[in-house]
Amino acid sequence: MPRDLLHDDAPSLLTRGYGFGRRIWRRVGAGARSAPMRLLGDDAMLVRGEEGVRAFYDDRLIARHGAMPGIVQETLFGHGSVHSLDGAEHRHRKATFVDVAYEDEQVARLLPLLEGEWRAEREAWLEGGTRSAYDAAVGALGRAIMRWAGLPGTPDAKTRWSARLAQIVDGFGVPYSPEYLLATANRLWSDRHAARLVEAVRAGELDARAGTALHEWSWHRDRAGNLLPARLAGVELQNSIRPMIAVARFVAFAAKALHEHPEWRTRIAQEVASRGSLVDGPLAVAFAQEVRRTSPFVPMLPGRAIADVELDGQRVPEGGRVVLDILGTNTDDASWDRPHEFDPERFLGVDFEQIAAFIPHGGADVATGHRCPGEKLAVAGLAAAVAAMSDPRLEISSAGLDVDRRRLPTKPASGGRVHRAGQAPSGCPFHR
Ligand code: HEM
Repeated sequence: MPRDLLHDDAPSLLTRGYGFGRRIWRRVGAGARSAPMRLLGDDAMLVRGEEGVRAFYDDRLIARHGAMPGIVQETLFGHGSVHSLDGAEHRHRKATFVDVAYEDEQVARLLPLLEGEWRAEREAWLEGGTRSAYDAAVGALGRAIMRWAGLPGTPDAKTRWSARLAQIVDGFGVPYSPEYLLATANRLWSDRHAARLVEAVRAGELDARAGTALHEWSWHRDRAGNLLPARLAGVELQNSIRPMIAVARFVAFAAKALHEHPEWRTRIAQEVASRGSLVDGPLAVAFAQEVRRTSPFVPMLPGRAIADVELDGQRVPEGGRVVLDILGTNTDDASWDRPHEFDPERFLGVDFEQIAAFIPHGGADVATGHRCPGEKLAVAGLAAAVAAMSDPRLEISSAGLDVDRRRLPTKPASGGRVHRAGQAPSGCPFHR
């Protein structure tokens, strides 16, 4: 047992964070599609690139139930959520996520809410506000997605719940820390709050408009025709809103990327001026896609082999683990031209869902597989933030843009400090 533990790769995920994958790839030749690992006592293999995506999303080879470590499943996604389902049960639950979040009209419904929220945040910065890009985004994206989801409550109440949901995302990956304890407490509070909303809709005490996440999860029936327990319906309601608040982490990375690529800020500012809108601008969208491709967020996805899996000379027996390297696929030499160069042009005029090796939100098919149903919502929210932060009357400070790649999840240390041009964010020279 101690010898097994010595050879297990799991502890190095905690110590190396986003450097984990690179270390495993050193075990095989350049360009390999699979590399051997030991994970939590099981034979395992890390896979990447189009070939890795294809193997990982073959449901004759890989199942999800029980594959995700408990701290992620229970604290981040919630007990019994769609992430942990397989086969017919998964497709049935997923169909409601597709209706709620993936259909184009659902994305279109969010755009005016994003426009309003990001105009207000831009105005607050222009009036002298000093909120970081991250903090501004937690509030703006949270209020927009909660209104979109049909949730009641004042803007302040929505902002407070957003902060709790953002903290869950921030704290779930650092077990044995105060942040993790706080994430657990926020999870309990949020589960209770979401379940009460579902119960209120079912009791006729709260109106929910058909098509909104609140309505659809309150009345979703399982394959046997039963309503979900209110707690579980509340978990899926949260899975329809919390990940949008997590987009704030990409917004912080976008602030860093805009600071480092001022020529793109200028181009996007011109686009905003000519379109008269913060949402859906092609340049801002392309910039958002490149931020999603290059920023460390979801590092990898775990699956369980339900048959022997072979790829590029490696083999994992049934019962072993297969892990998809997300970052390693998004920056894979064999899949991308100049993979380590930040170049939003690569996304102009391209349908991102057709790029098999572009998997910041998982790969393959949304309806039949586990790919994220909220990807288009996330792109819309991030692109609106990029457009707002590109305003020439604003500046992004160089302070605190360093990223600790050992922490999961991570972001630029300051969250990206935005302020009115010419106005230093603080009188202290060390904080500029
Ligand atoms: C920061 C933005 C986001 C990131 C990085 C992200 C990433 C991911 C990833 C990596 C997966 C797993 C894919 C897999 O297991 O194969 C996933 C699944 C999922 N995402 Fe997102 N996502 C984001 C935004 C959203 C939004 C806005 C929603 C709102 C609806 C959402 C809802 C979901 C759900 C429900 C699943 C589970 C799907 C399933 O298991 O079938 N996500 N996401």
